[in-house]
Amino acid sequence: MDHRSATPGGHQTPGIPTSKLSSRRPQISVNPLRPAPAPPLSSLPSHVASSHRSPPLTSTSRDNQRPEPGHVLPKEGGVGVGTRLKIKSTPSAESRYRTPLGPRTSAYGSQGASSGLGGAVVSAARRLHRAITPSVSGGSWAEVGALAVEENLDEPWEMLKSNETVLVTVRVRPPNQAELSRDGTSVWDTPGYDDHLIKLAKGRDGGRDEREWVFDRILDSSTDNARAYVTSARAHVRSAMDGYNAVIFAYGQTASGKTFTLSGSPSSPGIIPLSVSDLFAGIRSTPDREFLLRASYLELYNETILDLLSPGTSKELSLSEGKKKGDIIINGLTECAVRTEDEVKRLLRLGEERRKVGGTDWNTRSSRSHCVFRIVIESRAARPSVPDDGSRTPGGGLLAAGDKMTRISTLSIIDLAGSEKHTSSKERNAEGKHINQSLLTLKLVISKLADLASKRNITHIPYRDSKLTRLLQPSLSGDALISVICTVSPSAVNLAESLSTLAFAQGLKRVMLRAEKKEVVDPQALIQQYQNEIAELRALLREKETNVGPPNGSRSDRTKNEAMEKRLNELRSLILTSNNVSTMEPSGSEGMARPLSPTKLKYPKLDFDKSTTELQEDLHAAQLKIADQEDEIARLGWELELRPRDVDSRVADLQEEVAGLKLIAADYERHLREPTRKVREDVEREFAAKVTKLESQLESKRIWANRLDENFRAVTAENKELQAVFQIMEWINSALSDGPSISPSSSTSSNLNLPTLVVSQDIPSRRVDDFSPTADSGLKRQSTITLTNSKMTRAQLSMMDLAGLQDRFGSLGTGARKPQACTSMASRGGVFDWDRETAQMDEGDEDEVY
Ligand SMILES: Nc1ncnc2c1ncn2[C@@H]1O[C@H](COP(=O)(O)OP(=O)(O)OP(=O)(O)O)[C@@H](O)[C@H]1O
Repeated sequence: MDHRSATPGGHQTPGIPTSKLSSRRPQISVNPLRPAPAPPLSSLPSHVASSHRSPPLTSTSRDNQRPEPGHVLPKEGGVGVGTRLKIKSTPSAESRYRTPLGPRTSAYGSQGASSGLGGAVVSAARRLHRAITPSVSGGSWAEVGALAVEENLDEPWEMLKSNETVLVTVRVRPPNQAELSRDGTSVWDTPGYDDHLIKLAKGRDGGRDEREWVFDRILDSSTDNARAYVTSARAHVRSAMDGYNAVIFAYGQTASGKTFTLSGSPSSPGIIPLSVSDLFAGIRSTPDREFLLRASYLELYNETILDLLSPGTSKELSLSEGKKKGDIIINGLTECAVRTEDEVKRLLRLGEERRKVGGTDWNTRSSRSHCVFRIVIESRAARPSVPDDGSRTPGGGLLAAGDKMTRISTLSIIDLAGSEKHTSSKERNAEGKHINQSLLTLKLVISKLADLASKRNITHIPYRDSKLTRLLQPSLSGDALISVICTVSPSAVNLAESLSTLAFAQGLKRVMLRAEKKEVVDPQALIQQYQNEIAELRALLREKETNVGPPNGSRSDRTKNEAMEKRLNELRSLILTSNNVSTMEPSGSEGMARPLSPTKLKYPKLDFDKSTTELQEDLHAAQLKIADQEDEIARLGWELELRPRDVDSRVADLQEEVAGLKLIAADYERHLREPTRKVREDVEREFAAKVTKLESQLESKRIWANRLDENFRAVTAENKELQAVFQIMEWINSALSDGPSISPSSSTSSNLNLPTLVVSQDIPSRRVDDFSPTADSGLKRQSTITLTNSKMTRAQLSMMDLAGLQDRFGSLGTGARKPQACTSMASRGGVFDWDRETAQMDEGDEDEVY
């Protein structure tokens, strides 16, 4: 049977004449490991649809006393347990540590009042208690619990003294190997005379006083899981069967024993398997009621809700608000109808396999998620036996008037991930962050609820700050019976975390609950729908039987009948009664089988149901097999004889082989030290990128250098021209200083030794820098500068200190084409007519300057 092939929601069984069935009725293909045979959601009224899709952790149907979500009706007498005491404890002080109890109703005990849990709980609990002893003799999970049941007759109901407060148990884990090798002593003292008291020895936490706490129950390190179940969970499981929503969860730091307490081990089953056993034992021992059980399993990992039972891989689920304020719906959660303990165990195994666990520094198999295992329990008063077949069958008869109430409740068992500081793994740290955050929000919510119960003015409770508190909202806001097992480590190393756990436990004790039995008249409850369908199918089949027709009917009629019968049987098997739950128990070793006879125990492999002939055939086959095996043994013996004796050469061969392998290993090691190809490629790629970058930088530098070069050449050329001008100036100055002083009063030009600037157009080959003072043969001592016409520009001229020259010459002009101009200047007494001469020059050659 592959449950993965199915999908949640309704399934149509082929062959069933649906036209004969009510259109709103679900068509179900029942497979215990398939998702719950759910009616189509749209066909159900809101209550059933939402509860079937994903019922809230607790049903939120309340009477009109219900306060706003997030607000709890404070009641008296709830505070006291869990309060830190400073009294020195003595055996005689025991009574002072006990919980100040409200009115108590014991379902098993003699109190018998019908207040509190109510008369129905009392009678149901008595029935359960009476019935449980015979059911546990078959070596099932319940067996372990049953031992404890015997020795603690009234305890669960004693513990559930009031349904108004959380039942808080503190469990101390035994020291593990590492702790034993360090010191091995526990920081906790759990005195034998009082199992409500836990003490921290003086000075262990740095304080001077001895510290003591009182809780509903302290389980020391020698307590086994069976006792933990009886003291902390059994009352809640049975209350859930009676119609109360119940939540059991374990809280504590990582590796403190939460999963061990809830799941346990094969030799010491924990609260979950023991609860399941107890549920089935309860059904077996309640002949006056019929039950329908649906199981689901989800985990909350990194703030994501995952369906651990969804077909295929885990599916992510979303939360939404229900119709009633405070209701939380888990959309699309897979619920599997379960008929036997074995089926539940298979679901649990499937969930466990999918659950996120990982090794941390403290726990080799640490839960990395919060896990919620839920069973929705629907029950109704059983119908009277059907006279025609002589036995009562589910849906077989008519209900008595007024007996139409359906109880719908949810039992949720939650294994919280443990709080932790940090681990050496990055992934673990990321998970740890989410775990710690959600636990922190849980703590905050609990503390606000506690404040609210103490009538403090609390306006907001941060349920929405984490998915965990959102999931727990309906239960924490009071609509469920809650039991919390707080687990602590015995080690001094973990003391701070353990103290924080105890503080949390104290807060829990102050939260007020107001769980009520969920008993409603609901024709759309799943169990009711199944019963209606059973009744209709029975009627249809009976009608067909009585109808006169062709012998055995047509082929299609026969197919239809078979389909209807199959469907009827499936539905009947889903509705659990004291009768069919025993007959459906699997024969597996872990089921609730009857004890085996000594002969069967001696020959467990023998099939006692086989005929003599079959057994003789088996015997013959076995004898042949034995003969074959003897031959094989003989052959192997012979081979053994022939095996090589030359061990030394074999050893030498092997040594050689080892040497060869060592060489290969050394080679590998050498290669390992080299950078891998990928690293080399990365380096090369990086290097190439750098080269390209440098090349582009070089190119831009080259361009820049070229520009610089051009600039330099331009500047050099300009400089050269300036030097030429400067040289001219120098020369003029020196020529002037060498010459005689100018005297304006000189009479003739021939007497004058004035330097004359001559622009000569006749010597085009001379460059500007070629000029030099030369003695003019015609004009003795008269210096002549010859400049090439083309080299002197107006700009150059403008740079010459003409004013200075004018000072020296008295006057300076342009335009004279011949040395005679100077002569004429001189003949005019050294007075040079600037305007006239310039105009002449401009008319002549524009470039000609001096
Ligand atoms: N009461 C106990 N008796 C014997 N062994 C225990 C007990 N409690 C815990 N252990 C062992 O201690 C180890 C850690 O326990 P467990 O895994 O239950 O811790 P945890 O609180 O669930 O941790 P985490 O939060 O990391 O999942 C396991 O090997 C478990 O078997």
